[in-house]
Amino acid sequence: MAELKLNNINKYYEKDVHAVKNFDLDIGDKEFVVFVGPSGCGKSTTLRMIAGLEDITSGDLMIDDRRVNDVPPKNRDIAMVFQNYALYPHMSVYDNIAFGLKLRKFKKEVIKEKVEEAAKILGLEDYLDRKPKALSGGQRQRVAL
Ligand SMILES: Nc1ncnc2c1ncn2[C@@H]1O[C@H](COP(=O)(O)OP(=O)(O)OP(=O)(O)O)[C@@H](O)[C@H]1O
Repeated sequence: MAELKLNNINKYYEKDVHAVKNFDLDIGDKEFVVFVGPSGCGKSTTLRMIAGLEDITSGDLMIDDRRVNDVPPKNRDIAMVFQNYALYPHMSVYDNIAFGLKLRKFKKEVIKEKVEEAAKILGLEDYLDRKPKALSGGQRQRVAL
């Protein structure tokens, strides 16, 4: 878990689209926060900046008191679950969960242990052999997590 701070964040797309204006946010460890606002007010842009998928025009993005504006997404220790397309449709739930661990060259036994542990926490033990298309929306989101 981590603390997240946004100090006076601004985002311009091109010169004239000011998508996020002077935005401050302070989220404590284990705090649960929901973004609500009218369409186009900058919610997705803000999340994408936090994840490192969008450049920040100005301001400071801090994760655990480290300024991460220029830190690449994989080194931010933060993850994002997309609404759609988060899973590989041709792979089983097991293989989807194991994918990142395989890329990091974990041993097969370690991967099995970690996948089963994650599946237990997320209530997905009975779905490990299924393909994403045979899951509910909420189950898919949990696989993505
Ligand atoms: N790549 C882009 N280039 C130019 N303008 C963009 C781009 N992406 C988003 N915008 C604009 O930035 C503003 C904020 O968009 P954003 O997607 O962050 O809004 P949102 O609050 O997530 O909206 P919604 O609730 O409709 O999904 C909008 O005016 C949008 O048109």
